[in-house]
Amino acid sequence: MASAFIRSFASSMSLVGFPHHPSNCAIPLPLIRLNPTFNSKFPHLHLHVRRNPHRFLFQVRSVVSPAEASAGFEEMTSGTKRKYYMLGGKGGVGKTSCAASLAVKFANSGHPTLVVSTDPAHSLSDSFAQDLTGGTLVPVEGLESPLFALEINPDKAREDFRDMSQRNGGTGVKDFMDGMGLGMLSEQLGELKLGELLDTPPPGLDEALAISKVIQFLESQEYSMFTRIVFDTAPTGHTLRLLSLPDFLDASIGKILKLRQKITSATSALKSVFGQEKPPQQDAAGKLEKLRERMVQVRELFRDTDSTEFVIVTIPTVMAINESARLSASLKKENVPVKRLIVNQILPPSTSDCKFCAMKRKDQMRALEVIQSDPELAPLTLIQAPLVDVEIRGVPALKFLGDIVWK
Ligand SMILES: Nc1ncnc2c1ncn2[C@@H]1O[C@H](COP(=O)(O)OP(=O)(O)OP(=O)(O)O)[C@@H](O)[C@H]1O
Repeated sequence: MASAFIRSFASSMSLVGFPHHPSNCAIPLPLIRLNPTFNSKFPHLHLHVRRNPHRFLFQVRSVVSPAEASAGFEEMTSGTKRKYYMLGGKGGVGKTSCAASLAVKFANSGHPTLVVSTDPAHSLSDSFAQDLTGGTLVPVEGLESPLFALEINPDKAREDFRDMSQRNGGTGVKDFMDGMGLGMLSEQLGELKLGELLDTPPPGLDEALAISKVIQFLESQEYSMFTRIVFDTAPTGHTLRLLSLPDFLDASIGKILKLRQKITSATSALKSVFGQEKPPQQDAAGKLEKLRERMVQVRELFRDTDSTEFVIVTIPTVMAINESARLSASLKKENVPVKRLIVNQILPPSTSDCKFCAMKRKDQMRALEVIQSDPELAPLTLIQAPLVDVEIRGVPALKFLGDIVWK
């Protein structure tokens, strides 16, 4: 291999008229290229040329990223304490495929696993080639170990929400919020005309639904068996709203509690002046406080390095990588643990004369170099997932992808 490489490299350079003494010559750099035969023989190598005042410096570099690493699946699968993995990134990069393949791999390694989609445009059903809609736990078929899926249906929830709030006013809203696990909030805020405020579903409702499910995970018996929970999250913008919602609700509830306290003390002052009995406000405030604690619990879950990890999925284009860097920065700001970055759909080295493939791969390798020099992304464990030539659909295909990605 080494001698074949040297022979081919030398002949390649002579073919483009490489000067005998490069230091005496002023060839414009773009004219110094390796010929296509070299590229097709050694697609994983490319030439870097630099010029200083005295000489040209040639450096042949492997285009396989030097930071390529294994995913560290052994660490991900160790222990039976429940762990949450959230996979997120730009639309269409392969979040669902990576999340579903991770869930299959966890289940096959003995973890009762739940995969949840919080993406309003679900594709878990497509990915598993099975109907998983309906908003309840559905067992995934084709595995020997327990794997369940849950697609939260925000469209239906949004419709129900609108219907109920239009038909029944505050009561409908209460029922709806009850269904979301946020019943106490509506109950306590009823007097503050929450129903009217929520007549139009607020932005972030999908995220609220997802969060309420997380709350259920923490409390309900139904979910206690799962030791691995994988989230297929919505594209970047939604994810950030999802993460900031507990903080938002925490702050809002805090404010409301203070407001209520003020109202209570003002009312009791009036009542004591007029000699009437003090109303039983204490219980209501207690319930609201409990909800606030629950939200704090959720917020802590998202930030718990021991139990939670956000895995960024991207593709090898500069645009997607830049967006991933911004996502990573936002997650860091929110103190959400991020350790791994999957670069999906990497073209394998071309073994044919396909010029398009060679150019495309070169482009992808340049994008990988952007990761190496990005201060946000460079410290992450880089997992490279190849573009495979079969559609990733159904459990066998997901197992196939999982065995490549999660090593
Ligand atoms: N490594 C891969 N090799 C080949 N095809 C892939 C690979 N990863 C994903 N795909 C295909 O790309 C398409 C999009 O993948 P997927 O649905 O997982 O992306 P997504 O990020 O979840 O998309 P969305 O943002 O729309 O939910 C699917 O058809 C999937 O089969």
